[in-house]
Amino acid sequence: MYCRGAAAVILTYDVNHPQSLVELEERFLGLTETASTDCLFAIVGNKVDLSEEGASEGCETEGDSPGPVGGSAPSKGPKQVRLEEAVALYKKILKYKMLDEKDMPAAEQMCFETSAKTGHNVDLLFETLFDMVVPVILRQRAQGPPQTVDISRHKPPERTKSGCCA
Ligand SMILES: Nc1nc2c(ncn2[C@@H]2O[C@H](COP(=O)(O)OP(=O)(O)OP(=O)(O)O)[C@@H](O)[C@H]2O)c(=O)[nH]1
Repeated sequence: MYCRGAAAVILTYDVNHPQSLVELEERFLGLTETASTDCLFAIVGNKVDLSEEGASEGCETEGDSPGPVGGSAPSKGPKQVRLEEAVALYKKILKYKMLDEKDMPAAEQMCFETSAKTGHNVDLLFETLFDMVVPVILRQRAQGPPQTVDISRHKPPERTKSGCCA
């Protein structure tokens, strides 16, 4: 239901909560089953602004609170999920879908660390996916109509006289 007909799927976890990556795999790996073989997958670690690394990546914006008046801003801890762990999940998805790594974009290209709060890497994520997805959609259109049935146009078969069962 979620993935059928999708050109791309963005799976998002929280870089400060390892459990969110674990749950992503537990809850969503199975859902990728209905995705077509040319569907792209991006693994996105969000909320980097809350970690030390995110703060040092120059993603502070005016939206970032300077902290309570007269007090210090909450200290940021180290990032709890490494990018390599997201890369491992990406490879797991390809394996699960029996896709050859050689035919798909490299894991390093499809794993991002973002901050929806500061906008860090958000444009990069969507522009990267857009550049990859457009050629796929154009190719699909050139191949003809989708292999789906429009049920709104479905005409029920005319009733025929039956024998014992009406
Ligand atoms: N600091 C920070 N907070 C964020 C970021 N992205 C989302 N949030 C906050 O995280 C909370 C959850 O965000 P949602 O957009 O509801 O995300 P969700 O995946 O639907 O979250 P759940 O409701 O927990 O499933 C909200 O309070 C957001 O404002 C981010 O990049 N940085």
